[in-house]
Amino acid sequence: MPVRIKICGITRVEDALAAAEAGADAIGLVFYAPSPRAVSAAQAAAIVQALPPFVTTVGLFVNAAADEVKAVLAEVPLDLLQFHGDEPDAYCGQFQRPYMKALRVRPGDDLNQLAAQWPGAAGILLDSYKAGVPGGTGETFDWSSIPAHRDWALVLAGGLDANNVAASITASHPWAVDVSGGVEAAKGIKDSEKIQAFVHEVKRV
Ligand SMILES: O=C(O)c1ccccc1NCC(=O)[C@H](O)[C@H](O)COP(=O)(O)O
Repeated sequence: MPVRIKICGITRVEDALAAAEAGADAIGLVFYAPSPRAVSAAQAAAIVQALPPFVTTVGLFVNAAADEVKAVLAEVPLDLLQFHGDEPDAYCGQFQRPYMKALRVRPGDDLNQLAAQWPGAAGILLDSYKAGVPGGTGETFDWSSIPAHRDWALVLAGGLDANNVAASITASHPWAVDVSGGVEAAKGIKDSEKIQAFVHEVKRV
């Protein structure tokens, strides 16, 4: 089964197009003001409008008020939502969109037990835990802590790049991989050659 690819933290139309042209399945747009990759609804709408069909658009939020998410959805035709904070299942499921819940992995976590707390999730994104940083850390975590037997779609994130993504796939057999910093020239600015190399590696595996 091919491993799907999401390129997260897109802030520019040209980077979204580079991701689509390289063969990415999805792009991520960060609606979290403190992030160096944050976009406004107007910026995001322009990026989504420029995309060709069949590229899933994902909106990422961190403990946002429901009205804030609804306001973005009114302006930006997002396909999927991604929640990176402490949002419970009932909150995540209220927006008439499928959603992914991000979990930041700490040593000793029972990931099947944690994932079960979001029964409405279309997928569970596993990212690295770093105190005070909700995501986009650029750091990997111990992939051997991911259970081999699970009944949820795993989206693997955290410090992936073209050099380590093959090993991460072999170790965890994810449904999809998610990358941000590993395909950047600077925070929020993607590098099209790094995107191509990343996609090539995933497809090679
Ligand atoms: O990117 C951010 O700045 C960010 C801020 C707050 C919450 C989440 C954020 N990013 C999440 C992601 O982009 C993905 O989970 C990503 O694949 C992991 O980032 P990276 O380790 O840089 O590949």
